[in-house]
Amino acid sequence: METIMAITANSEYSFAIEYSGPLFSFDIPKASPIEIDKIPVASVATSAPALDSLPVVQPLPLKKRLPDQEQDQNLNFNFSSELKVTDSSFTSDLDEDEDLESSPSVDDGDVEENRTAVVAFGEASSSSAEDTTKRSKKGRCSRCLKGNWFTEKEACLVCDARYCIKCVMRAMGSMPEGRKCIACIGSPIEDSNREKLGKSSRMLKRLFSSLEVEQAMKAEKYCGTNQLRAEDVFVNRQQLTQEEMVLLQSCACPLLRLKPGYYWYDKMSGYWGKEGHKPDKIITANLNVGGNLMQNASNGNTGIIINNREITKDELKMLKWAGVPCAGTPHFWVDPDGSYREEGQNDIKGKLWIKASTRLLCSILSLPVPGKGANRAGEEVNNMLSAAFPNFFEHKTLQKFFLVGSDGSGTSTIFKQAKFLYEPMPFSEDERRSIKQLIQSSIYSYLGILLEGRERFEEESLAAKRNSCVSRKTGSDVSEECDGVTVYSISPRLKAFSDWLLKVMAAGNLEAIFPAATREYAPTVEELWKDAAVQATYSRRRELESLPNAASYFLQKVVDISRVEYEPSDQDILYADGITPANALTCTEFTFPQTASEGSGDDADQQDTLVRYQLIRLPSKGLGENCKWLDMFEDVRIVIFCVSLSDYDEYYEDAFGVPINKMMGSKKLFENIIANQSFEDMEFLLVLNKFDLLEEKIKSSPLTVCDWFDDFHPISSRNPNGDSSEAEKAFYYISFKFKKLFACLSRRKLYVTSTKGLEKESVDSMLRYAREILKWEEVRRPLNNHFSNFETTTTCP
Ligand SMILES: Nc1nc2c(ncn2[C@@H]2O[C@H](COP(=O)(O)OP(=O)(O)OP(=O)(O)O)[C@@H](O)[C@H]2O)c(=O)[nH]1
Ligand SMILES: [Mg+2]
Repeated sequence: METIMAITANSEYSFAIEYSGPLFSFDIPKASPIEIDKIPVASVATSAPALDSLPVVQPLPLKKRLPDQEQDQNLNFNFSSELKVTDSSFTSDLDEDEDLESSPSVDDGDVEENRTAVVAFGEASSSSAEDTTKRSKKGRCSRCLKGNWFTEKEACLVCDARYCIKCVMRAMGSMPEGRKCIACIGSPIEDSNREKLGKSSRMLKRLFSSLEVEQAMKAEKYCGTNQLRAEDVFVNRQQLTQEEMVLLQSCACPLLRLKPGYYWYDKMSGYWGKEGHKPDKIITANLNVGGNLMQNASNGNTGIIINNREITKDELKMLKWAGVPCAGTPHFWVDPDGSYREEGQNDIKGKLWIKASTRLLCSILSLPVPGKGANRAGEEVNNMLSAAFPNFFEHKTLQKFFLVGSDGSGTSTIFKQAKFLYEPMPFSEDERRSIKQLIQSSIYSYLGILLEGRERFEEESLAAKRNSCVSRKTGSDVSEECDGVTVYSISPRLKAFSDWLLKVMAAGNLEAIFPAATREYAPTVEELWKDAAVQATYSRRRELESLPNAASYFLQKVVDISRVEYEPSDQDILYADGITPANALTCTEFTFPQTASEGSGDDADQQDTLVRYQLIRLPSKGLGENCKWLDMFEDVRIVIFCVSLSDYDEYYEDAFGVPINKMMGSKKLFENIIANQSFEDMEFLLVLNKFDLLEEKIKSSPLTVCDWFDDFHPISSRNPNGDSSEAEKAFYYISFKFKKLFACLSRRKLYVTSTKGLEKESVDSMLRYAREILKWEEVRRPLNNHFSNFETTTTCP
């Protein structure tokens, strides 16, 4: 009898079977025993490679539509498998490729060189950029090294490596930052490529659907890494900070297409130029950026000083043309609108750009003149009445929303929905990997909470049972009811597992054991979840304070989730807890994609796709009156305050163990935020979330359970459409309560909407509503100022 060991190539397991058939006519190869001591080992590394220097390979969710290659299963490769694929595709392509055969420069020697080059590409990601650029100079594809000058190629915006249509997807992956080799993701782009950002090529349009191209181009244009870095720009000899950079690019008259370099900026007039050169722009004045203006900033040699800078000859010509007396090297102060005074004097002598001929001369001499709407100091803004959306699109390219709410109100769900809705790559490959681990290990925490609850409920009901048994026991008779089994009891096998799991959790070892053991225990977890005792416990989940809503969603699919090849779906990510940390700031930046109706809309709609929005989720802890760090955020226009509609009959315990109604907790947070001066000038949008849960809950639990809502007595009407009318009435009533509170505390208008955080469309409408509010307020604000004298004051009830 022979024992044969069979090892399948793709299996994670080896297995042995006993062979009992006829004898073999040939020798069966035998495995020689290995002497472990003789196995050569690598010497100990002196230092570990820096993690961030390792190549990060991105997923490729985009449909692969290479013209003449099969669907490739290895797209989510690691680098070693990429190497294999590359090498084999290289050899197989080699026979077929006509370009290569017809290319006179390629001979056998080249082939060998090419093979080495391809291997080197896979191995050394950091040096690949330089190497591939050199190679692509010959006109060939930097990856397969085929083709010639005339082969259509896509270039990496960082290293300029060029890829043919067959290689571009392998080389650039899912393009989370646009057209960059995988090795270049995270690196800043070549400055000369800035103009190309977001402009798609014919090749991409052939490879991807229009939506995919649009997403990749948006990522390319707006992702942080591709933006100009603040530290590469110096203004008046001072390196810019990120805030200064944003200020320059989002001010009323912003600097577009700024490049790295040294600049000077005259804060008083708004004049801007390259160091050593005459002014070439007029931007918003009085921005707090850069150092002090130097007298020789523009390398002028005329002796005439404007705002402490010696002006150039061209500027002198312009001054003379404008009729400014320049004899005796005078010093002037010039304001943003061109009004000039002699240094130290108050009386304005005239305006520089008032004559059309002066403006004409400026254009001949390539000197800037103030643009329309820029630096309107002194200009009348009274025509606001006739302006539809006056400055919103022209000047505000980045709009910020604060998102805040008490624990469990749904802010992270809304935040994740925004990422799914508007970000081309909401979560990177790395993030998805950690989300997978998070979900796999969370299942055991959920189960732990349930099992603890089960034990408690079992003890309680046993105690109750014992009491009733003792009182009813007659003689030695023990009735069946007194047998120590309750609806919360589980089998001894499951009990053993439960005890072990609770012990591991109590010792804080859960992290160490899971998720490595998830697969092994998944069937037991499933069995436990389906067990009647655990289901009975789950039906009392409101008594298990820390059991998240998502528990049943994940426990139902524990076996599926525990598989090695499990990939969290978008819905899994949406339900998963802990992806956005509760105690830290998180931020996402996006543009609103045009809806079908907007596509045919007016100019304002068209321009709105250019406006970017930042959704900043604030931790609710410590947002009280004295929260100083909020001052860091300038220009936030609106607070989206999230309240869970299902909170009205739920409680949490405060630091002293006193139960607090969660709705009252939200009310308190709302009051604190209104009291904080940092929010004084912001619009407020109250989002009453979890409307779906309210619809369910209100059928069995009256709103009046919450003290604040004790006067909710809607007139009951028979609604033919069924159950939602009570929930709607409750929604209007709660809105009214918050509006009244807000008006009383701030004398302002509160916008309110309801949402279902788990539904994408609902969150999309809510965020678009927030955008509309900003537009309305932009129009209303000047009117409000204008009519402020006529406002009457109201007193709080
Ligand atoms: N049914 C329903 N569940 C929701 C809705 N919005 C959020 N949830 C769930 O409510 C729970 C809490 O939501 P989160 O988004 O985590 O709340 P949070 O504001 O981030 O609160 P913390 O995580 O405690 O900081 C999660 O399990 C969500 O899946 C909704 O509109 N309907
Ligand atoms: Mg959360």
